[in-house]
Amino acid sequence: AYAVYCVILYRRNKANVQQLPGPRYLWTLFSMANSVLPNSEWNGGMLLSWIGRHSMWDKYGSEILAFVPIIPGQPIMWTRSVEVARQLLANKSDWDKAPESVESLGMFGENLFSSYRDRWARHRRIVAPGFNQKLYELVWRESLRTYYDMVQTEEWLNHGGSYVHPDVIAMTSKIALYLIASCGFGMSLAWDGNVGERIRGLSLPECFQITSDSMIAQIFLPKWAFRLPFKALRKVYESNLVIESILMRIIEKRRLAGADPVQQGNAKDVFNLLLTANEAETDSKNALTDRELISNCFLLMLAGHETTSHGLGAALGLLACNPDIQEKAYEEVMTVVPDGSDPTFQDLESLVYVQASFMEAMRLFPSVNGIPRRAVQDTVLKVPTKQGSAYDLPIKKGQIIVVDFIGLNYNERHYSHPDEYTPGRWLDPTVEQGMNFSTGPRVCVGRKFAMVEGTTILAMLIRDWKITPILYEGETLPEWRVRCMDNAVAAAIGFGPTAFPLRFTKREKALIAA
Ligand code: HEM
Repeated sequence: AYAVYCVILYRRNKANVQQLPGPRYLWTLFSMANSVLPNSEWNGGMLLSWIGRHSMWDKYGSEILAFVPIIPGQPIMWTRSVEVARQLLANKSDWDKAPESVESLGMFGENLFSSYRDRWARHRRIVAPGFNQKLYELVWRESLRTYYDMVQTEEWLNHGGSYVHPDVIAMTSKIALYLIASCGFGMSLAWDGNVGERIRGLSLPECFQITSDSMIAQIFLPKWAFRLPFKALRKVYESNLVIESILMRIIEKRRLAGADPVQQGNAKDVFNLLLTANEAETDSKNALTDRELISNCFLLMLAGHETTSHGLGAALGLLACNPDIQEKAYEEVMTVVPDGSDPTFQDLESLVYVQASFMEAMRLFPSVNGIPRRAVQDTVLKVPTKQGSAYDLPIKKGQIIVVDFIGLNYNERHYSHPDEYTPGRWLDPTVEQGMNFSTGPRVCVGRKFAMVEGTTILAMLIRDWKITPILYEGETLPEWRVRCMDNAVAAAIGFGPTAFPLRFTKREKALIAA
């Protein structure tokens, strides 16, 4: 009887997605089984869009696919078309966030990311004012400070000018977390030692690591499960409590400091403006509750570091295995700042090739690899065909589509020779500007923050160090990229290569001490 039920539902689901082609897996893509099991004939897995970035689309010959599960569950559509993505993400479209995406970052309650569109504007009004020119200048200054903090530690200094960093992604993750902590919340963490206050033995960086590692469990397990007496689950529970209390303390401290900028510490940070915007709404229904404030702070910390760190790490790896491109970026830095001094905030605008190196790395390894949307009513999508025409695809209310940024970024219709690392393509104004930061009303609020941080850190590292990969005997640079980057990716909160070492050899003209 169950088998008959499965067959009937499977056929109904196929009809609901207009018989679109696509792989048939056992269970729906939005399930715990799918997330924890690897990609196989029977299971999509977390790396489905990476593994299938060419083969999946070539096989079915369509820019929109449907994953209809064999065991009854939600059928999910998947697209790699910029045109379809724009229809989904446009202002006042028939599409809203999908519950799975809302729940993924809503463990502390509703926030800017985890809100449906009828409640979203309230959060954006409070959070957006924090992102302004003064903040970006602060990000630039703090990026310089963090860079010097890092390269003046013993591990960088004690290697006679040639240092092998064992895990570049861990390094960029630390840079990004320290920057969002300082520019977002005025917390000054020191590279070598001070990780801020510890509660229940845990520091903020450790808590964020636990959050990243437990993301799948936090999405699929009920909240009460984390209170069960299992060490791994309790650790997540404890870590959430610590994050909550550290963020609550920051809120209380700032409230006590009132309008005194000296006591407030870094008066230009995001959090200060967020609180000020919220105070202005006091007594109105738009004011955020303390819980929503905590949730937004958590979101900014997490979104602000998991994404940029992966982009920066990918850029360093790709520059290392493309020495010509690295040299071109170095020459640009030396042209913009000929005396080898630090680039000013205004200089960042002129570092177009460095910026392009960062953007192109995020095209090849998009930190946010896909975003789901759900139809809020019956609607129709215009889907492009290979022949250059488009057809109407009727969609039923409740249908979920994932905009697959990996598929989109490797789509030859949008980018020629998509596997190649070609930063120069971003200097052509006719090139598809991509979706690294999404588009429409829910475009990434931290886009400029990430660009300023990425450009400054890359410019400083390229200026002072020659970056090279550690090759196996006889290994070529493209083979290194396949081994250490293409074949070693992971998807959790952010997507990208996991861990690889790089050699940093001090350039002759570098001003930093060695
Ligand atoms: C390379 C770096 C980054 C990438 C690739 C990136 C990408 C994205 C994307 C694709 C979205 C849209 C998600 C969706 O609609 O479902 C988004 C939203 C968001 N991002 Fe980023 N982001 C980056 C850096 C940052 C930074 C540095 C911050 C904060 C400091 C940030 C904060 C946010 C927030 C709060 C949202 C939700 C916006 C809304 O719904 O109104 N992001 N980001």
